[in-house]
Amino acid sequence: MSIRQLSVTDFRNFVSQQLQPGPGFNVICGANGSGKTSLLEAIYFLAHGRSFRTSRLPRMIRFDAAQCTVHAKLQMAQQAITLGMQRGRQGELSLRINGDSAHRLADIAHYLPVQLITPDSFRIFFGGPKERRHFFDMGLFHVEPSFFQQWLLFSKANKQRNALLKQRSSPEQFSYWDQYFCQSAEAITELRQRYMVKLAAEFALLVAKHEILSEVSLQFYPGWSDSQPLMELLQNNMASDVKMGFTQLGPQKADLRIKVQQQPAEEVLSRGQLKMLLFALKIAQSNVIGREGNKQPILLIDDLASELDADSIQQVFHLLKTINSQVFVTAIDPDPVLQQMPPDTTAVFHVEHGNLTARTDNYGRT
Ligand SMILES: Nc1ncnc2c1ncn2[C@@H]1O[C@H](COP(=O)(O)OP(=O)(O)OP(=O)(O)O)[C@@H](O)[C@H]1O
Repeated sequence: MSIRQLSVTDFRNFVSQQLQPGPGFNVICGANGSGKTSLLEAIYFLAHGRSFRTSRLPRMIRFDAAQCTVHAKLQMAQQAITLGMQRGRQGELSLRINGDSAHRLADIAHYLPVQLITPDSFRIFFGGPKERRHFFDMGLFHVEPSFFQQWLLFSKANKQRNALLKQRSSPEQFSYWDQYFCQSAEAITELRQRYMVKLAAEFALLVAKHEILSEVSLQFYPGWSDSQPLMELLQNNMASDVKMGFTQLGPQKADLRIKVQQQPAEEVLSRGQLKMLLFALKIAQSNVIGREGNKQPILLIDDLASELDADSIQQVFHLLKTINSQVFVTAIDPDPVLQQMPPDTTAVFHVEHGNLTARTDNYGRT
């Protein structure tokens, strides 16, 4: 799948811009502060209704404007789809799919899987399990159709249980929600385990020939020890849960453990090696989604070359060329990136003070 046309209005420093990206690699180049990252942010906003840079969404709206709007025409196999997302300063959100109003962000996200790689993506290694769960569950969302519904059921049970814990309710009052909690927890874990097998296999295939990354192992932790049934663990842990005011075991605590020689990868690998690992994880996930979910995610890569030496950049491009995704890459200097890219499937756009221009000269290449 690919974005064929993108319109960005009153978003960061873009007043009103249109872009016709190519189906392969798209390089967005320009000076500092020109709007490169903002363009990736606009695509991410269209897919998720939020930003990867700020939780304060009005920050995305152009100074003095009342709302920001991103609109795209997508090509998915033989199907053409239009998506629109608009957010106002008071938090008003308007979503459109093929011109009709949509109500849930998940409905748009379903059409537009994106994989984001920015300098902040290192949080997958240095942040807590939540970061890794977020990455992992994004794949499940696109591959396992029942996952989202199960997650909504579980979240409800978890919320109700936490409310009972905070009220210090009597143990009998827990039985209804504990049943519900455990049933949905088991269902989610089964889906996650199934997905883990696919992700780990794809990852192993990608890194098989890599000197360091072939030593990386991916291990799934469901959020509780499987030595005892979850219901028993919840009951045994009740006093501690009441003290904390929330449930400490369950799929809300699951983790994707990334290890090298049984040690956490972030404590062993260099920054450059971690960045390579990040690309391998995201590309493995894209391939699984492409194959199992029938839609190849779009890759948004901010500042691809940072922290990588020439050899590593080449290896990243080698990985990128193996996939069939539309890719958006930002770069101040496009040359090192362009040298690695296939000229026939690469489009170059220059951005200056929020104005986008397609470079038909492809910087001296055809
Ligand atoms: N709400 C806003 N309204 C108008 N302009 C904004 C808004 N928020 C940010 N800007 C400006 O938008 C510009 C684009 O920033 P962006 O981060 O996209 O630049 P960039 O090209 O990625 O830069 P760098 O190479 O330094 O990372 C900046 O000049 C910034 O000051």
